[in-house]
Amino acid sequence: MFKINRLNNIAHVGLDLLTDNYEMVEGLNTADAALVRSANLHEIELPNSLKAIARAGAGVNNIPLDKCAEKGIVVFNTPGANANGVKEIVIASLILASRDLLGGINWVTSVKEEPEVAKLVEKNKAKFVGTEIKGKKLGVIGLGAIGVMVANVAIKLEMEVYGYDPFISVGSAWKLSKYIKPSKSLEEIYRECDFITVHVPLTDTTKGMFNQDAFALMKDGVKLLNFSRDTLVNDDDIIAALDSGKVGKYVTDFPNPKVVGHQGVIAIPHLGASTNESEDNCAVMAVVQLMDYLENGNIKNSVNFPNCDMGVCTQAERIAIHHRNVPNMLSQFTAAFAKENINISDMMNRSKGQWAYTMLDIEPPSNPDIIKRIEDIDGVLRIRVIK
Ligand SMILES: NC(=O)c1ccc[n+]([C@@H]2O[C@H](COP(=O)([O-])OP(=O)(O)OC[C@H]3O[C@@H](n4cnc5c(N)ncnc54)[C@H](O)[C@@H]3O)[C@@H](O)[C@H]2O)c1
Ligand SMILES: O=C(O)[C@H](O)COP(=O)(O)O
Repeated sequence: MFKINRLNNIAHVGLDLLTDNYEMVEGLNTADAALVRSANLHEIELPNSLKAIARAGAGVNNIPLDKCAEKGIVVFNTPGANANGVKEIVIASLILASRDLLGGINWVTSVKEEPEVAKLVEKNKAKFVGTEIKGKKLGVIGLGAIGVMVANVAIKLEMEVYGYDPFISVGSAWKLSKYIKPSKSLEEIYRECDFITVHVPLTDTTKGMFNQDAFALMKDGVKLLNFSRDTLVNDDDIIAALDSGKVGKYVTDFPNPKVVGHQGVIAIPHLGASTNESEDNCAVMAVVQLMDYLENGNIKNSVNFPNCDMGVCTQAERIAIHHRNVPNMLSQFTAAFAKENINISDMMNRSKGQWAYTMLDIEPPSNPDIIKRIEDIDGVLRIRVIK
């Protein structure tokens, strides 16, 4: 029986996939695995029982990835599962940043008791005149699951679209409309574009990338959309850029006390992935990946360990070993089984950066001494016996 702890609400369509072999538990203390959305795990103690964390969503900056890897805890996310939800809110935000719909709606609500409201509307509507997005230049920074979708729809809306992603995957490149202009530098995006939307993960290198130096290179009145993460944007610098008119509008899905209510800010309460469809997609993908890992040792869409898939074990046991990506590990594992005359019928070894993962299907079964011997090898982080 596997114990699962849920740190955020996870859509039922995903939880319903858990069989009788799974039990939901309160708290992480005894859990084999955790399901999470945006809950912050950086300060939480990770118990030895914990083998996996599945993030039902894209961003994993709320999870200490290397600390998890050190403990042999696999962290999964659900690439692309909420991308359409974000794409749609970004398109809505391009319009919100161009037409004063929010100002107009608030104003008309304030005069709703006036008997002559229809006349007042016609008299006052000139205050809310906007611009169209057709023909304007949009810069998309980060062409992954979300960025590609946004860029392609913007082309259909007759915008001129520039894309920037020095690490673009082959899969994303295939999906990208041929009408998108590839930018070689951020400077080109900053210099050319009327709207800039950012779709990169928050990392040490992207943190604070929108600062006074970046704003100085942008067009006057540029509209910036941030549906990625709060701290990609330097708060003091965006406030100064809004006050000077350098930035015309800042649409953010990550409100904080400095920006909410400031002139030119449209703050949304982190609704990018909050659609029934995205929540369902993420929950299903997270649970399926978690179950395959717990039951078969297979890893798909992990952000700290490599992908590794040997299907279902048909031998007596599958031994799954998390270890450092250093020389001489495989020979030590195979020697431990050879010494006991145990046959390895199938094997897979994969690495990702400094971390590696090896699965071995064996016959006859192992015994506690062999497992202890492998566990004690320098560089082994965790070993699981899957029967
Ligand atoms: N607002 C929301 O509800 C919501 C929902 C989903 C994702 N997100 C955020 O959006 C981010 C992107 O999501 P995604 O699903 O498109 O992820 P993704 O991994 O598919 O795409 C990210 C892209 O950014 C690129 N990239 C990385 N560093 C870059 C850099 N310095 N400059 C330019 N490009 C760079 C990568 O090559 C990749 O193509 C997530 O990391 C998350 O923080 C927010
Ligand atoms: O990174 C993500 O997937 C989004 O920010 C969604 O976060 P949420 O699952 O907390 O809505």
